[in-house]
Amino acid sequence: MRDPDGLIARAGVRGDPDRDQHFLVDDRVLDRLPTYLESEAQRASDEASGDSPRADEIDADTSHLLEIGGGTGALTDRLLAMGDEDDEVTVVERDRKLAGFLQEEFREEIDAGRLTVIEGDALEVDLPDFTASVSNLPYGVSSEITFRLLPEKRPLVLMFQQEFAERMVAGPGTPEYGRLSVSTQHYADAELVESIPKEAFSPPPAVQSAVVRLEPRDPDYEVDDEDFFLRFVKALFTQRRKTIRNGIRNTAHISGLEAPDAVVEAADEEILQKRAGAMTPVEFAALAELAAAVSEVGEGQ
Ligand SMILES: C[S@@+](CC[C@H](N)C(=O)[O-])C[C@H]1O[C@@H](n2cnc3c(N)ncnc32)[C@H](O)[C@@H]1O
Repeated sequence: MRDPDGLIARAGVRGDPDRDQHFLVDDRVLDRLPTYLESEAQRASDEASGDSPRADEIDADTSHLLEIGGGTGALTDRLLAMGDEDDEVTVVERDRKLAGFLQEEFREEIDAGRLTVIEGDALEVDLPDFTASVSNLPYGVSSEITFRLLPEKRPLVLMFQQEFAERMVAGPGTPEYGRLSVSTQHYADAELVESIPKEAFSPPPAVQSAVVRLEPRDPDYEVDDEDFFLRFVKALFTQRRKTIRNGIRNTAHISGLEAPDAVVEAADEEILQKRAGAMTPVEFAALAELAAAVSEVGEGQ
């Protein structure tokens, strides 16, 4: 396996925090990251038997792995090592120098058709038809990238700032629960699998990081208009201290509801008295469906 410090030295770069460049230099963390593609059940059985997770036990489809933000390639190297000769890895890197380095360093793997390096912004480039992604994300755009990946419905193992990760996985009734939790869990089961200290990176980021595993699944509710549902949730969380009754009335410019009073009229009193932080995703979905049934829905914000 390539040594992460050796890769940084060969690339002749120093990570620039202003460009979200924090390279992983802890071998154990790098080794563990791809194994989080294992199912929860497999990891529970590993834990019970004292086995450490092994790449060859991973039941996710690893035939085409996507990595966003390749950096100097320490994680890319691990992803290439996971699969067999037919498996592919695509890595997207915005920094021209780093993308050029990856092309040189992994010349053999590129020539063998096992690695594709895309130089460009992960928010803009066309993404390949990947089967799973393992990425140490650029934190400045981690939310935008995640919501580009989630609708693809593939297993994702992604590194975030700790606080962001906690909000993604939070449940109703906790201080961290909010719009980010509901929108993330609309697409996937989200689990914070490991917190990573700053020292695992070079240069160390300002705050601790955390790895989140996202397993795609359908939500346990149905909504006709997904865009409206997500906008309605966003709107109600902008007034999280207000009751849902006032939230619906005060945020019609965001949700796009043209007749918010008709929605308040039609909704259950028990729901109207709640606050957004106590509403389950199922309750949000039922309220969104009712709202769309009794009111026209415009564009909103
Ligand atoms: C946190 S570093 C991770 C590097 C490497 N994967 C590792 O773990 O050591 C994030 C990488 O994303 C790159 N990056 C930043 N913004 C990007 C964007 N919008 N699209 C693609 N790559 C980006 C940075 O240049 C940096 O190399």
